[in-house]
Amino acid sequence: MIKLNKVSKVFAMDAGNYTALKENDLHIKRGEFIAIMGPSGSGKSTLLQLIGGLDLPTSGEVTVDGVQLNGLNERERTLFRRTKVGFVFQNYQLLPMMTVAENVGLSLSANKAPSSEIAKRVNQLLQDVNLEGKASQFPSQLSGGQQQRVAIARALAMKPHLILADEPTGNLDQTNGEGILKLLSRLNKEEGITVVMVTHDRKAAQTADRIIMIQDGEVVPGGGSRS
Ligand SMILES: Nc1ncnc2c1ncn2[C@@H]1O[C@H](COP(=O)(O)OP(=O)(O)OP(=O)(O)O)[C@@H](O)[C@H]1O
Repeated sequence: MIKLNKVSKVFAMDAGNYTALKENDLHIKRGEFIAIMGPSGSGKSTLLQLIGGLDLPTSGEVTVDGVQLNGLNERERTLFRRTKVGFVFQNYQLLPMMTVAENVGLSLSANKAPSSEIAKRVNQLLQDVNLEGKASQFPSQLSGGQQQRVAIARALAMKPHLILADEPTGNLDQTNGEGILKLLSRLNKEEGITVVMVTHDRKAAQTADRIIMIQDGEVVPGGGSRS
């Protein structure tokens, strides 16, 4: 599903180059639920961005679902992100001027789906995340946990095989956080969606099948056991 071959990411800074990821090899199988852990600044979010095609490696190859991301042009990469990957972020990243339904249907309307189809799918997605009845509210009218469920519904709109979640429970209290982890776990187990989740929270990481540890830009060999 996901293959990294000698992937490095170097950021050019005024003070010189900064190597955020160093020659990482990684293999994540279809249907796995992976937690990525490691100290602040170790490269977790950078890794997730490369897997999701939000950024490109400085060297090495990232392959997702058989697609070599380095080989895509900007337009193809946008299409890849929109159709193949569901992104979930710590701060939800919902559009505040749009209703819940509009947020969830965003990628469907960007892909020019007919409005009757969008309405039907959005309804189904809101049911799936237990937010029926919130369709015409605005994000600011919802709790953090509810907003994150909207973000997950939005991420699922294009039926991706892969969800990339960066600290999805980072802004939530324990109960809401557990609700989000249960939802991700259900999507993984019941729908077979591969989930890669960055987290600082050891307890949240226990939801995953495997933990990948990163330190100083390098995946720690053998750091992948949950127990
Ligand atoms: N666009 C950028 N330009 C320059 N440096 C960057 C950029 N993005 C990330 N970095 C640097 O790369 C390193 C890794 O950042 P990254 O966000 O991947 O870490 P992280 O492990 O996700 O950290 P945290 O747990 O604090 O979110 C950091 O030192 C960061 O400052």
